[in-house]
Amino acid sequence: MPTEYHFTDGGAAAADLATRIASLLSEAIAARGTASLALSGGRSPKPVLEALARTPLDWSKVVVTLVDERWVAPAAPDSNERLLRDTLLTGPAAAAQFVPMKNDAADAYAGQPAVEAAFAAIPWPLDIVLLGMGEDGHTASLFPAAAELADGLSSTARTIAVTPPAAPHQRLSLTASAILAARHIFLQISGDAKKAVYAQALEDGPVETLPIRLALLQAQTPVEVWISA
Ligand SMILES: O=C1O[C@H](COP(=O)(O)O)[C@@H](O)[C@H](O)[C@H]1O
Repeated sequence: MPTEYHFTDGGAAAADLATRIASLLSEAIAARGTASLALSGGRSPKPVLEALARTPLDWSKVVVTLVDERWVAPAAPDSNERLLRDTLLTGPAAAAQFVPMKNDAADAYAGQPAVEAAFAAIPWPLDIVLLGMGEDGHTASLFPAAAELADGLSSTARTIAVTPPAAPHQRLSLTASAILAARHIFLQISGDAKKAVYAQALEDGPVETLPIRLALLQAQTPVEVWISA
């Protein structure tokens, strides 16, 4: 079962989570000379990314990437890369090496092989994966009822191209095996709707219905869940 941390204030949760992530990155750098960090997009991680951006650390030794990306231009409002460039990759953290999940290919399926090749250069396993969760129980871009979900749950590749059944844009996503290979997994949950889905996901049931279960119902990798109002 995951370890839970509860906060009434989202800002306090973000500050605390940023401190925890920075501490693990420092430990990884001390142990192995480098650290790797895969971050979620969407709305949830923004305050954590802003807090991390201000955190002193030898960012030049950190490789940063995403757990998923929408197949849109990097400057588009929906781009997860844009979120990182506008938040984390400013100030001291701009010294980090960023490995994007989006390239110039016409679509996510055509672009996936080059992303997979680029991921071979990331210090592996990932030291830290920061997951989010949608109200449909998706995590990264592993969506319930997606045609590629079975592959995403079973593939030994690090990345997969996905077309979400009910969300915009083709995506690139980490696979379940890439997520679970990480040394530490974090999950952010906020708001009553997501709390209810999270509680349901903790009950035994198929990963296919609530893909976040791939992280919650396993014992391979420690998972810390940061829950706020
Ligand atoms: O589409 C996405 O959704 C999830 C959840 O996003 P949020 O806005 O509800 O926090 C996110 O974890 C994922 O990275 C993103 O691409």
